[in-house]
Parts: sequence; structure tokens; C-alpha cells
Amino acid sequence: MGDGSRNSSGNNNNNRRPAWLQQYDLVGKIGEGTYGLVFLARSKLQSNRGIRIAIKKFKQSKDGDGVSPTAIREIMLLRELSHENVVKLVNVHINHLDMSLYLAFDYAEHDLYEIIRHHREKLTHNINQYTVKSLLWQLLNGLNYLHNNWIIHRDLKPSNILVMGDGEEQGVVKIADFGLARIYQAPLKPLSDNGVVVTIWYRAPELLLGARHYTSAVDMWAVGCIFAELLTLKPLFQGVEVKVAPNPFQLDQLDKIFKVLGHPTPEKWPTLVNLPHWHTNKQHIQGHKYENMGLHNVVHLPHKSPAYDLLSKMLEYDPRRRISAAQALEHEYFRMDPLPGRNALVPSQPGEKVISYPARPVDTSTDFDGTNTAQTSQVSSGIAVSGSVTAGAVAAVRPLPPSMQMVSMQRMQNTNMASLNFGAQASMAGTNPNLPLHRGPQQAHQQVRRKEPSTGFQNTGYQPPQPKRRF
Ligand SMILES: Nc1ncnc2c1ncn2[C@@H]1O[C@H](COP(=O)(O)OP(=O)(O)OP(=O)(O)O)[C@@H](O)[C@H]1O
Repeated sequence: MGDGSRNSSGNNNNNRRPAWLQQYDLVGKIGEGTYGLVFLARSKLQSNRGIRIAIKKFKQSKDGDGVSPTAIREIMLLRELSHENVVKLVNVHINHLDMSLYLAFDYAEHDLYEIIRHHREKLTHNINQYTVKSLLWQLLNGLNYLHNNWIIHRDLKPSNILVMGDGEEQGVVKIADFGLARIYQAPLKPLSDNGVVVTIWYRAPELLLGARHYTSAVDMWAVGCIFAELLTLKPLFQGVEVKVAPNPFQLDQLDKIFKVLGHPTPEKWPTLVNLPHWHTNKQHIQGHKYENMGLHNVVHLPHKSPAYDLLSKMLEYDPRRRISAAQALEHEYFRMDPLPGRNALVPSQPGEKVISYPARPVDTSTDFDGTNTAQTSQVSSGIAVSGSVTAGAVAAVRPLPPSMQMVSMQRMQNTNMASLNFGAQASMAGTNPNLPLHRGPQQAHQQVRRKEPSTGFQNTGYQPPQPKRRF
């Protein structure tokens, strides 16, 4: 199926594909989120031949109400955005028959979820300071751009922070999934039965306490959680979600936060008393008084270090006092050695080994319509190697839950596919003039995989409860 030309019965599938989809060669599925599937494809267009594209397909909700006009308007606004640290939305396609939606983005080989996991499970040593700082700086830079454009991400988490692989943009951070929260509310319904769990670990306390009006400060809370995770390789607040939808109130998550940061008080956070769950869940929330165990003890940073100062300002309870992305970019932490750079993945010091992060696993056995193909290819570094393997071979890379056989979108027809196609614009945004340093040459050999010797990293016994299907 590497060329996307075969379906499960061995028939030619391309003819059934909508016209716009035929401008891509499907490589395979790379992920599944709350709202749909993500595929890797290559452009067949003369101008962009071979360029890799991530196509996010939003599955039809069970109620069958598809994409609303408001959602479409929101998406059209997203197409206007252009920033080096924000993933480029290159195409939008809507199937008017069932109002299902396809968004095509520039492809990024890595994401923070995988980078952190690689350090925790394979390398067993921390991410070097230069890389942490460069990733954080670029994340803030992209976020500052989004916030300046009145876009609140609302679902920032490591898997949404992409990092470019080999090429001119190697090591550049790209924020993905931005603005989708508003589209989802507009509405696109989460697929309640696909077994994918929405993570609450990065959710700001005001959202957990039921705030109806939230600000860009919710993203800064998430950045604080991600910063801590980059430092320790462990999620900072790992609450267990209670699945009663919709349920912003998550007691266990609040409990995890309060244990580290201490109990919030109206003195520290005056508008706390206005939040719905502060009162409705008084017994749980106000009944137990938590001591402040000290964030610095959890992230192992000296109390007076600039890194700790910045982190604690991101994890300020009161959203109005929480540091903004623009302020964070000016923080002393980014002015001291090692300075952040554009390529976050190059070695921080002369003689230091280049870390070869694994390429994204691709499930080449799933076709665009969600059907499972008999013939599969195993992909390495995004390049399809044809061969006949079983689905089990794919599962060996990452476990495949039983429900991976996708719902097919049989109703999609060529004639009914209206494509909001404004031309493939796979070109990258310009370089970022603000970034202090551009380190190191491109390292063509970086894809060589190797296991680095242990450097004394203490495995904390963290059991990744990750709910996500990654392909
Ligand atoms: N442009 C892209 N290039 C490469 N991989 C991508 C791209 N966009 C998303 N992905 C990857 O696809 C996978 C699924 O992404 P998706 O956004 O659907 O789900 P999620 O972020 O894991 O969860 P949710 O949708 O529930 O927030 C993730 O591993 C993500 O890193």
C-alpha cells in the first residue's frame, strides 16, 4: 500500500479517491487523536514532488452532524497563519456529502512526546540544557505569535509540539493542533467510542475548577508542565481522569497539583472564589489543606536558579499573574549560557554525541478510508520499503489496540468532494530573525540509530500510562 494504490481486496483504490487526494501518495497512518486519524503522505505535484505532508482526517461524529459553518470559518482563519514555530496548514478539504474534514499540514518527523520518551526509556539520561532551552524558546515564540493573533491553543501537550527532522529546518519546533479547540466547539464531536483518552495533565487549574472564560494563560500553564517534563522526563502532574463527559472538574488532577504547589488561596488567587467548582465541590477542594512540598524538589532545580524562577512563574495559580509568552521570551533564563538556538537537536558542546531520535513509526497497513490492507510496508525514516508483512510486524513497533480497524468512510464520492484547495503551499515560513543562535551544520548521518550508554540517570519508576495511539 506504500503507494496508496491498493485496498484490502487488492483492487486499485485510487479511482475511488477524491480528486484532491490523488495529488498525494499515501504512506500510512501515523497517529490517532480524539477527533480522527493522522496520515503521512507524499506530494505527487510537480512543484512539491516527494514532499511529506501530514493529513489529519476528522472522522464523522456518531451523530453525523459533521463540520459546522463556524468550524469552517475558523479553519479558514487558521490558513492565514504563518510563523516558523507554527505548523503550516497547507490544504483544507471538506467532503460535503458527510461534512467530514481533511487538513493537510507540513510534516514533522519528531514530537516532544517521542523525544522525552526516547530519553526516558532508551537513553536513560536527561535532555541536555541547550536542547531544553531551545525547544522551550521556540515553543514560546510560536505561542506568542498565536496569542498575538488571538488564538488560544487550549490543548498544548508534548505530542502537539512537533520538531523537524533532517533538512533545512532540522531541530525547529512547530506547534500543531492550534486553534482546533475552537473548531471542536464549533462543533466537531470527540469520538467517544474510539478509546482515545484526552489527557488532563497539562490542564490549567482555572479550567479544572470550571472557569467559563479562560485566557491565553491556560497555554502558559501547559508550557510550564511541558518545561518540567523536559527537565525530569516525567509528567509533572499525572492525574487520573474521571470520564464523565463533559467534565472539567477533575479532582485527582487538582490533588496532584495542590500536592506540589500547595493549596491555592483567595489571597494568592483572588478570583478563585468565583470559580464554580471552588464552591460546588467545597468538601473536596477546600476540605483538605495541602502543604507546599516545593516545586524545586520535584524538578530538582535550585530555588534561586533562573530556570526555576521562569518555571514557577508559568505555574502561577492566578492566571492574571501567570507569565505571558512575550514576557517569558524576555526572561533571564534565555539570556544566559547555553543560549537557545534554531536547531534544538544539535550537540550542545564540542565532542558531544549527536542524538539520533527515532523516525515516526508509520502503520502502512491502514488505508485512507480506515480499512486494513492485506499487503503492508514497513516504513523507516518516512521512506516506504515495500514488502509483505503481517499486521503483527507493525504492532511490534508500538502496540496496536484491537479497535485499530477503522470505521470506513464509504460515503465519500469524487463528485461530492468539494475541495477548499488553495494550492499546495508546502513551502516553509521564513527563518526566525529573533532566534539568538543558529548552531551547527546539518548532520546527514543523524538518522543512524544507536543506544547511548547510561549516564547514571535514575529511572524513577515512571510507568507511561499513555493513552494515545501513535499510529
Ligand atoms: N504535522 C504533523 N507532522 C507529523 N506528525 C504529526 C503532525 N500532526 C500531528 N502529528 C502526530 O500525529 C499523532 C496524532 O496527532 P493528533 O493531533 O491527532 O492526536 P493527539 O495530539 O495525540 O491527540 P488529540 O487529538 O486527542 O489532542 C501525534 O503523534 C502527533 O505528533
